[in-house]
Amino acid sequence: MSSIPVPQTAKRPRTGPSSISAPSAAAGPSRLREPGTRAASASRVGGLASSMGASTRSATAAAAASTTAASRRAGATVPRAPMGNATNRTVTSARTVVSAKPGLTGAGKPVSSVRRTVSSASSANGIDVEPSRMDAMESRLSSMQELFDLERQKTEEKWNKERTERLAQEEKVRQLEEDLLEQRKLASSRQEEIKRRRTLADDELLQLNAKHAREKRMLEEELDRERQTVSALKSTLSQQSTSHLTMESTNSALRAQVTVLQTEVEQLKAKIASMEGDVQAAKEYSLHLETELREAESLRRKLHNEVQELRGNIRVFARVRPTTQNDANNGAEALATIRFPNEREATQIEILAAGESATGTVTMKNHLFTFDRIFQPSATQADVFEEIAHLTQSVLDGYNTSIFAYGQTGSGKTHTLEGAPTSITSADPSSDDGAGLIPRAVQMLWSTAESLKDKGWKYDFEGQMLEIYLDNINDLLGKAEVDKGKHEIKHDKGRTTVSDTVVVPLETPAEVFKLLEKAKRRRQVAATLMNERSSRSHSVFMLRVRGTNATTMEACDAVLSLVDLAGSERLANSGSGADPVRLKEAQSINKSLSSLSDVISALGQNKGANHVPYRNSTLTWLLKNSLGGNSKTLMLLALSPMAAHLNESLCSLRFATKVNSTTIGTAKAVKTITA
Ligand SMILES: Nc1ncnc2c1ncn2[C@@H]1O[C@H](COP(=O)(O)OP(=O)(O)OP(=O)(O)O)[C@@H](O)[C@H]1O
Repeated sequence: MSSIPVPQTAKRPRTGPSSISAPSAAAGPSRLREPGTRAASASRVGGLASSMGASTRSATAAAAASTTAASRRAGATVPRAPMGNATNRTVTSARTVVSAKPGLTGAGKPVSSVRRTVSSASSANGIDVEPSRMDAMESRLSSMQELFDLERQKTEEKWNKERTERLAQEEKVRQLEEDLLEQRKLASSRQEEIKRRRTLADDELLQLNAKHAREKRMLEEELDRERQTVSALKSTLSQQSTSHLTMESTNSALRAQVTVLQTEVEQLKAKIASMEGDVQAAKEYSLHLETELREAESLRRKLHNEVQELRGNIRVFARVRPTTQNDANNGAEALATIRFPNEREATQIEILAAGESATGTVTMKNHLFTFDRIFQPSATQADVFEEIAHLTQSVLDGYNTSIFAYGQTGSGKTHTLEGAPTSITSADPSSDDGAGLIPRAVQMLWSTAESLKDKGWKYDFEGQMLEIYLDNINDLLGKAEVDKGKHEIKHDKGRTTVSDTVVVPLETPAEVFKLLEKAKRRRQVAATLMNERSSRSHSVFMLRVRGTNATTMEACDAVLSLVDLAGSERLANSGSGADPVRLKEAQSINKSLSSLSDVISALGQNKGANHVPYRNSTLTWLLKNSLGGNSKTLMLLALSPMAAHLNESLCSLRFATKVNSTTIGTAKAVKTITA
């Protein structure tokens, strides 16, 4: 058996004619008819054919022999046909049959037709073929045919299987080739990646090496330094060990000294303890003396007050203000020479100023003035209030009380009465250092009234705020911003009323502060050369206090008048020279102030018996009931410490001395028994 060669390509050239036609049913791809394949088939078929051919040849030879024999026996003349030709034709026919398709002859005829062909050929050749032989041949042919078919079928199946396998292998090979290609690509990209990473790693390695070298260098340097430090420390240590030894010896010497000193300390402690006992005793004695002194001081004040009351209840306080920024702004920086000789009593003030001798020679001389109380520039608002608290409180006892702030412009009148600009509305004047006399007095009156409730007293307060400008009254609490009305002052049974003015009932100190604030806004303030907010009018705050006592059936009715007088400077100093309005203002102020002086003088001279010129000015007429025998009056003189204001200060001091020397009788409380 020859092996079946693996088909190489489908395009191999065909060699030789096809001797075996592929079965039509399994025509399949043309490759099946390839020469190699056909050759193999032919060799296999050839094998069969040779075996079959041998029998055919023997059959043909037998047939030819029998034909020849039959012819010879019949004696008949048989057309001589070339033996060879006949034999050839028979063989060819047989060959044709062998090469035919199963069931078909070489011309595509069935086996039965072969028989016919053979028999016709035999008869044509005059050969008589025995039917049995024919049958045998036929059956042999048929079995050969079957064998052939079987063989061919097997071959075809094998071919198909091989072809399928070959296709699968081809496919596999192709897949493998693709995979290989893929793998190659992958390998190449990986190689690239490896190359890249290697480059990176090389760079990194280089950097690390450099860093390592750097760090190594630094560490080496550090090590060197440490070595130096260690050696320095070693030498220090050795020095210190030496000094330690020295110190230890010193220490033991000192310890010995300490022991001696401790003994001394113990002795001193004992001494101190005994001295502390002495100090404690001295302190107690000092406290005792202080208490005695306080009591003596309060007794002195009481007696002083009694003397004042006996003198006629007009008292004069003077207060020298400290220097202010305004003084520097106004170019008046030089201080006047002012001394306070009797510091403990605080009743004297001495001013060095030019004075004229009897011969008319002007020389510098000391001018000494004595008043009830002098406040130095360092005095606080609380210090001033402490001195007048008793006086203001007497309004609750039914005394008409008035406090006049007198002095030239800018001397500190408003500051003393109202306080620093923000203090007038202070919720708690006692905790506001800048609060002036008015807020402090109001606060005190309300709290005293509250404490007097326990004794059966109930008080009603009402307030009024008036301004006297150019001798006219302006109601500072009226509806109109500027009061243009005419007001009439009436005095009836010791009570003063002003027509068409607002009197506000007051429940709390806060209401009073509100009222004062409103009045302050309305107050006419005009600029002068001496003070940028100089008041060119008198302002009068009147607080009427009415009390009733349900227990004692007493009643009282009194007015506390707090008067901020307009600047007292003389015409020449008021800066009013060229301005007719300012001139008129200054004349009016001077007139009212001299009227006040006249009234006080008259009260002093006449003891209230004769005519007192109250009507000479609106100011004195308004305050008639607060200036007289039944009232307590305090003139609070405000003084500037500046040399530039020295002459005005002297004028004020002389005016105050005049007032102070006046005795206007003893005050009487306005009290009635209601029952
Ligand atoms: N005792 C004081 N402590 C601190 N500053 C003061 C004192 N007295 C007055 N001053 C300041 O001096 C300036 C003038 O004071 P103030 O306005 O009270 O003067 P005045 O006499 O009321 O002036 P005028 O007559 O123009 O109303 C103000 O700036 C005031 O704050």
